[in-house]
Amino acid sequence: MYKVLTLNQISTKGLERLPRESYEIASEFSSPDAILLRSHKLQAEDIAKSVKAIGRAGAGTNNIPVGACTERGIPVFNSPGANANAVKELVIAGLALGSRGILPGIAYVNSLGHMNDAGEMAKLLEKEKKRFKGNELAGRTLGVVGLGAIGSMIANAALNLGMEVVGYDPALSVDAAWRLPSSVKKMENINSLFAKADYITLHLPVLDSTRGMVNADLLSACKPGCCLLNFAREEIVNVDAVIAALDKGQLRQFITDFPVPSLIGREDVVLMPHIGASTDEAEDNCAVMAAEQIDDFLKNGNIKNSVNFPNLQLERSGHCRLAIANHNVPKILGSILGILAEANINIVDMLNKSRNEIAYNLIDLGGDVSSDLLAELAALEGVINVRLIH
Ligand SMILES: NC(=O)c1ccc[n+]([C@@H]2O[C@H](COP(=O)([O-])OP(=O)(O)OC[C@H]3O[C@@H](n4cnc5c(N)ncnc54)[C@H](O)[C@@H]3O)[C@@H](O)[C@H]2O)c1
Ligand SMILES: O=C(O)CC[C@@H](O)C(=O)O
Repeated sequence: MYKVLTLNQISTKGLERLPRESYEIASEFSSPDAILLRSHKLQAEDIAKSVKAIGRAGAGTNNIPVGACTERGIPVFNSPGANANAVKELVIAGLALGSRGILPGIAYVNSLGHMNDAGEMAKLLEKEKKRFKGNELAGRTLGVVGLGAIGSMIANAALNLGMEVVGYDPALSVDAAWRLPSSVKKMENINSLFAKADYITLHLPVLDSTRGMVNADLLSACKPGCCLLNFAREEIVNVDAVIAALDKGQLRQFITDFPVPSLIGREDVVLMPHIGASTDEAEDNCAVMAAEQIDDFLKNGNIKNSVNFPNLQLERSGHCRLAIANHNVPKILGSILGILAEANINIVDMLNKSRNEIAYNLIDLGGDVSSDLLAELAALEGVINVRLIH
């Protein structure tokens, strides 16, 4: 029986992928085998020794101490693309809010509760509606920063709305490049995207290299009257610089999924409570993906969509399987195989892959492995952890 600790509300559809005959699931456990979470800020010291894997039902893993997990040989999984459509739809709503007088118009109508003559109200609204006039999105330029799962969907949707689209992504994957229509103009640097766009939308992860990236310097490059949308992460944008740019009129509007107190009450800001991925569909998709990945890792040692371990899948064969994580340095695999050979255990199949400082091995064996042999493997210099899977 495996124990899975949930640190956020995880959709039932996802939890159903961890069947009761093999899994106990609870929001409190002293020694879980795996953790499933969404935006819970996980501290390294709160990850019990027993934890073998962490599944993020979502895209961003900045709430997980990934470096500490790697050091401990714990793969962290996420759900790439599983909530991209939900974010895309909310960004389209954000573009509509940024181009038309929708929110002030609604607020104005709601302020007329004291009126009781429908004819008078209609007359007043026809007179006042000019205050809520906007502009069309068609023909305007959208700058998309980060052209991954979400950014590429938004680029496509904006083209369909008749917008020009320019994009910037210095680390674009080959798959993401294939998804992009050729009419998305790739910009050489972020400054030129800021200089060209009427609307700018951020869809990149928060990393050391992107924290505070949207700062006073960059904002001074933007077209006066530009509208900035942040549905990525709070830390990417320097809020003080945004407020200064709004005050100067360099930015016309800031629409964000990451409110902070200093933004509240401004008419040129639209604040949402981190609901980019809050749809039934996205929550189900993310939870199903994360749960299936945890299940395959715990039962077979396979790794799919990890952010810190190599992806690696090996069909089961032989009597049992060893899953070994080690530091990515020479000779460790040789030592592992030497110990197995010495013990006269036949290797039926195996796969070894590395990613940055970590290497991971799946070794299917013809015979059983004693606890002494497991201890010998675990004690090898450079080996981080060893798991025997039957
Ligand atoms: N508001 C929400 O609820 C919500 C929901 C999902 C994702 N997100 C955030 O959006 C981010 C993007 O999600 P995704 O699913 O598209 O991820 P993704 O990994 O598919 O795409 C991210 C893209 O950003 C690019 N990138 C990295 N560094 C960059 C830089 N310096 N400049 C420009 N681009 C850069 C990458 O190359 C990649 O193509 C997530 O990391 C997460 O923080 C927020
Ligand atoms: O779980 C959520 O609700 C938000 C997820 C989102 O921020 C993500 O990075 O995928």
